[in-house]
Amino acid sequence: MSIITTDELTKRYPGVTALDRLTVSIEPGVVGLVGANGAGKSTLLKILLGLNDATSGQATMLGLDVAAEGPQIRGRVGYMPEHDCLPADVSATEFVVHMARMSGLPSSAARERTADTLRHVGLYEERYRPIGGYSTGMRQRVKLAQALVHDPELVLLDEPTNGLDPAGRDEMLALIRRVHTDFGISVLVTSHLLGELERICDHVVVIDAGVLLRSSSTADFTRATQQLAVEVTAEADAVARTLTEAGLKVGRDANLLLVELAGDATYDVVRDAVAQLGQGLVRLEPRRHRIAEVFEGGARDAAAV
Ligand SMILES: Nc1ncnc2c1ncn2[C@@H]1O[C@H](COP(=O)(O)OP(=O)(O)OP(=O)(O)O)[C@@H](O)[C@H]1O
Repeated sequence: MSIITTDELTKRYPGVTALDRLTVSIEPGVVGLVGANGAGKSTLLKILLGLNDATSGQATMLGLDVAAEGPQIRGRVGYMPEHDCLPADVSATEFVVHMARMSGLPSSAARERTADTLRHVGLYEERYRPIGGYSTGMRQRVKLAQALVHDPELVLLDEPTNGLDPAGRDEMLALIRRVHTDFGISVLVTSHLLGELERICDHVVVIDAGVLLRSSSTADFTRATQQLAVEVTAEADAVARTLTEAGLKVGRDANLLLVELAGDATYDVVRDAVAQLGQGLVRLEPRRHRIAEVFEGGARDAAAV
């Protein structure tokens, strides 16, 4: 069953169409919603949560009508907003317990769930310190914890890696993936960074200026190309020359050689060339599309229509 459906969903603000007849259906799992700043991602999340009204069209979440059944939806869904919205003078424990109580958990269950959730997001040691002294990464984790504390079936995460350094991004992405693998909670996560979602999502929805560009499984986005990615220990230029002399087409992507696949024999030609030059082979594999390339292609196609 789809966890989210939209049918011709449209949202107009004065002078801006934030969502333009968006029709999409999302299955359980970790789903990425990708689009540049202003593409309409936050608007969609708010409409799904019943926090904002659509101008026209319909949407459902967990089979419930978002326009009429907001309270039931919010009881079964967690939401991590994009912008900082945390009180500075209370601890993570106090804040998350408060949010758990707001979601209807009795006091003792709220405390227990808060401790479990803060442990899960890696804030257990710091849980009694005031949030005001937290780093950006810790604040993002508090926002994630409050979205999870009432054990929802689905969480909507709006730009959870915003403001994080590369290591913090990696940790947050791994945490998000575990929300699904460890607890079976479905995730809709937004980002303007395609590479991030490629790493953790089962399915990716791409929107641009409120219009659906593409909705596909990550595997479809990143299907194999007709190229081999080859990485050698040194002297990539010498290997490239040898392969070109052997009649292969060779391109470069930083330190990777991209070798046009001309049948299975290409693997042998590459292996022999590398061995002949006395080098080590670090990587020899079919190159896959990056989602970013597909998105750039899709955006170009859409612009051309
Ligand atoms: N309350 C509002 N009033 C007027 N225009 C709005 C309002 N909220 C959003 N918009 C406009 O709607 C469009 C979509 O905004 P939205 O915040 O949904 O995009 P987004 O993809 O989430 O981008 P970002 O990541 O920058 O928040 C933008 O052009 C934005 O300026």
